[in-house]
Amino acid sequence: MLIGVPKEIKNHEYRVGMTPLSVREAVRHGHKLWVQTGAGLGIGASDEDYKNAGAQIIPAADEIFAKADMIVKVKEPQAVERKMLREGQILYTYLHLAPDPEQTKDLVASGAVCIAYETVTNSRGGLPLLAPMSQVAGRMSIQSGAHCLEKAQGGSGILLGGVPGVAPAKVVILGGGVVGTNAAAMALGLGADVTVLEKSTDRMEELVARFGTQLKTLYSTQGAVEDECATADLVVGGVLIPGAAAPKLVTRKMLKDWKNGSVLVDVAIDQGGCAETSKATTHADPTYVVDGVIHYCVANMPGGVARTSTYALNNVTLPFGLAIANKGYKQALLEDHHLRAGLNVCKGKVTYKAVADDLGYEYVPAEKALAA
Ligand SMILES: NC(=O)C1=CN([C@@H]2O[C@H](COP(=O)(O)OP(=O)(O)OC[C@H]3O[C@@H](n4cnc5c(N)ncnc54)[C@H](O)[C@@H]3O)[C@@H](O)[C@H]2O)C=CC1
Ligand SMILES: CC(=O)C(=O)O
Ligand SMILES: [Mg+2]
Repeated sequence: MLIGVPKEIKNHEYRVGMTPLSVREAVRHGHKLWVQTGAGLGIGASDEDYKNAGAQIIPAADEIFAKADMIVKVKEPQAVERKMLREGQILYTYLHLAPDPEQTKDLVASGAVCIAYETVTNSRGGLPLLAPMSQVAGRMSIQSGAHCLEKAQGGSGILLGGVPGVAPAKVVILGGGVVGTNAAAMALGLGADVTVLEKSTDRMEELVARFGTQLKTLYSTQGAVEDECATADLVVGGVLIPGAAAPKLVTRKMLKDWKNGSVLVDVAIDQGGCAETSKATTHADPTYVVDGVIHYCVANMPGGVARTSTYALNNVTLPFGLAIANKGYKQALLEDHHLRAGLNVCKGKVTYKAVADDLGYEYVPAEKALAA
């Protein structure tokens, strides 16, 4: 199959859908690869590197979209990219459709077969194609949050770990999944006072088994969120209901009780954010202030550390990408229910229930859409 890898065009997005090594692997399986000029520059991979891996370098994205059987990307297609998608073309990338009605409408209208990394599952109940980026974003949330707490950034001027004789900062993490666990590891490593709020008791047991008594865990109720956030210096939003819009745990009213100069890093922003006051920002202009609380809501945090992130992402996306290319999307999706869970839109039908429910589309199960 002809696989196309366009250059990412989202603000400060330096990742790329396939590394030269992934391209080499796909070529070895007999596929033809078209990579856009300069697509890998953000990870230090030149056009020459892609040529040496067996790809053909194509100057313009429209040529790639016009011919490729499958488009491999990182971020959700932007409006100009959505216009170029074709009926029956496979789109393999992050989508985050539930909070994005415009994108969903365009993907439905395109007739493309849209497989979202973030809803592919595994046998342990995890989201293997989301996990590496959640590891990155969870880790970054603490370094970004620490930066925002600096006085010159508008923060309250508190150092996460404190110093001997001065108390550390209080970090509250909403959601103890992959983002939450990685944020906790970093915050504890820096010496902060860390509390994770979770709904899943199994998850809390795993967290305590891993971090011991250094980490506090609390069952997540509205009251607990209210009380803990009001005394926090840094709040990290890492909750997720797979494929659905993020639950709004932090209301606008609550912010009035938060400390002045405290920071909210809402990692869950790609699913709409877990605070009523969260709206997506970019690496170019990452923060804004509401009621004295600095909001950091960058929807593509891992793009800021594109080298680490692209390699981590390719480690998990390549095997599924090869399965789709080798078998064709129908057979690959019908044979593997974990990959099939990634199918969000198929030839005009919404095939992911949480997206259909959140945005008011008829839900058509993936098996049914694939049989049509
Ligand atoms: N902004 C960015 O650049 C990035 C954003 N993300 C996003 O971060 C979010 C979290 O992802 P993961 O950690 O991988 O998900 P995950 O599924 O590993 O963890 C989510 C956790 O939230 C918990 N949860 C659900 N409702 C809750 C509630 N009401 N209170 C407390 N906990 C609750 C779940 O039990 C689960 O343990 C997702 O929206 C993901 O898309 C991930 C990577 C990059
Ligand atoms: C998961 C996601 O939104 C990202 O890596 O940008
Ligand atoms: Mg979006």
